[in-house]
Parts: sequence; C-alpha cells; structure tokens
Amino acid sequence: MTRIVLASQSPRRKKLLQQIGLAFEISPSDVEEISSHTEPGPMVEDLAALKATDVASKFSDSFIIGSDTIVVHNGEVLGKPADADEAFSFLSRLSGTHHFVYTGVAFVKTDKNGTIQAKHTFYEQTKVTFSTLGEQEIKAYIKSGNPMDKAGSYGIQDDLGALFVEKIDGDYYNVVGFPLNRFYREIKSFFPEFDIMSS
Ligand SMILES: Cc1cn([C@H]2C[C@H](O)[C@@H](COP(=O)(O)OP(=O)(O)OP(=O)(O)O)O2)c(=O)[nH]c1=O
Repeated sequence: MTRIVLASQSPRRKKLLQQIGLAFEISPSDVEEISSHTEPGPMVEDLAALKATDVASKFSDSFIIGSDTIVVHNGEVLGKPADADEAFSFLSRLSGTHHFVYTGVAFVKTDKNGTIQAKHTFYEQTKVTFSTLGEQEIKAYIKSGNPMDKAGSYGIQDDLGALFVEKIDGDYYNVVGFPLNRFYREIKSFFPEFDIMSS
C-alpha cells in the first residue's frame, strides 16, 4: 500500500487526519514559506505545494499532503504573529469585524523511483466574524500563549479563542487548519484509489 505522509508540524492537522482514521507518517517541511502569488487562494495553494514537494523529495512510492493557513482581513494577509505585540495588533484588528481564513492543500504522489507522478492543489475559504473584544480580554488570551503559533493570532478551537467567534460561514475545520470535507471530496474525485472510508 502507498505510504501517506503529512508534511506538517501542526498538531491540529495531525489530530484531524487521525480523527478520520487515516494511517500516515509525519515529516514536516522546513522550506522557506515565500510565494510569488499575492491573491490569498493561489498563495496558500502555492505554499502548501512548496511544503509537499519539499517533503516528496525524501519519499518514494508515497502520497504526500501539505497545507497552509492564513487569515485575510480587509485584503491584508495576517500570518503567525512575530511576538505578543503583533498578536495584540492582529486581534485588535479582528475585533468586531469579519475576516476570511484560507487553507491551501496540496497532494503530491511519487513513484517507486521518487519521481513526482501527480500533483493536485486546492484551497478553501471560511468567513469568520469576531465579536467586539476589550483590551483586557485580548491581553488575557495572549497571556495563555495559545495565539502565538496560529495564523491571525487565534485558534477557534482554543478554550478562550472560541469565546471571540460570533459566527462562521464555511467549514470549521478549514479554520482549524485542514478542510476535511473538501479534502474528502477532492480525494474521491482525483485519487479514487484512496478509499478513506476503509483505510
Ligand atoms: C485561524 C486558525 C489557525 N490555526 C493554525 C493552523 C496552522 O497550524 C497555523 C498556520 O500556520 P501554517 O504555516 O499553515 O502551519 P504550521 O506552521 O502550523 O505547520 P506546517 O507549516 O508544518 O504545516 O494556524 C489554528 O489552529 N486555529 C485557527 O483558528
């Protein structure tokens, strides 16, 4: 059976793929995350493909999955905050307004010689609306440490992060970092040999 490799260090992505019963290995990529694309959708697809392709060079006869998540507020991309001050600035901007979370996913298939046989990418978008946050609430959340490794400085799945989200339009799991429903649909269309339900 073809080996499945998740090219990600994200504990959330690991948990979500375990949740659907997929058997996979983890091999994070340390490729520099720079894209020439400026539109968010193509940008996250490109970054996901960069990660998957980087890891693909180490695995023959494998199916490699890469992913990337960003937050876009008023047309501006918010990645992971550099420090607590930037986390404060990001969360202040998200307060009382909506933003979009984009996650790109890339599948790369390698053959027995390690050559890339197929590559497929897609992205999913979810609209998230925050309620109005007070300065003290933002500071308390930053103190918990949870925002620091997350795009836009929050985790919808965090104990306190969840309190800020008024509503979402789209896939919740896309916000967490991996769009499970779209992933399933794309696999069924493009790689029907992967029968997730009986893997
Ligand atoms: C908006 C949001 C993001 N995130 C996370 C998902 C991603 O892990 C992270 C965005 O950073 P990414 O660069 O997409 O991923 P990563 O660095 O964690 O892992 P890797 O590059 O190895 O795949 O933000 C949440 O966990 N919850 C949220 O609500």
